[in-house]
Amino acid sequence: MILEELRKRVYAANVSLPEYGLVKFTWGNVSAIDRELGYVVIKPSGVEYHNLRPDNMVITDLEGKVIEGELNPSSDLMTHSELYKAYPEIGGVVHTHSTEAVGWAQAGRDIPFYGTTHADYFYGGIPVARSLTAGEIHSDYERKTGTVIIETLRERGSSYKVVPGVLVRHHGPFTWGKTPEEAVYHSVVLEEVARMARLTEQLNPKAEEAPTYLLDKHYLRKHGSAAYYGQK
Ligand SMILES: O=C(CO)[C@@H](O)[C@H](O)COP(=O)(O)O
Repeated sequence: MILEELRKRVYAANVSLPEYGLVKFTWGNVSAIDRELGYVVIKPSGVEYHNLRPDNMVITDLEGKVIEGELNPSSDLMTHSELYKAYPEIGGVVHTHSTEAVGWAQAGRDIPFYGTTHADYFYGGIPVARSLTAGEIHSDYERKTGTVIIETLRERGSSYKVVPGVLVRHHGPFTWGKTPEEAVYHSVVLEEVARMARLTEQLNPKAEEAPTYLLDKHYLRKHGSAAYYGQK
């Protein structure tokens, strides 16, 4: 069985999703990529987390061909694949239907930058990508879901290195990171800042976003200037 170690890590990252309260039933998936082989290790589709094992993770190439595995890969595989192709420095992708983030995605709103918890991991608001057109949905749904994520960051002038997650309208959040573990971390942070932002607006409907100099201070303090200039 190939990629034994990466299988174990992807398995552990997937079973951490319900532990962090990010998923119900099978509403989420984690993958990782081995850049040398060009292979993706991903959660099998429709399998409950308590039935996951390292040996039932599915290995595919970036075009979706199953290299190793008895089960079908997650239905979101081609979205993960598009992100791996577009973002060469990521090593892991997570998709969930976490409740707070889905609320903002269904409302069609970016998650505003209201405070320092947000600033430590996301340089600016967390964008919501446009809905897919009927043609996109019928032609190549999962791949186009990746496309609108990539398009959104490009249109906002944001680097994937400093905004490691996007909401897909009417769907939910996708996050990424250098590793599957970091991608999960960003999913947890995104869900928490989504909840904080909702509470902020409930407590003060006229709440204003935090100033950019606070964003700079916190983001740079944690990630250093190189990551910050990835924004350019
Ligand atoms: O967005 C969806 C379905 O709406 C998917 O993300 C599922 O929630 C998980 O699918 P599998 O990974 O089990 O194929």
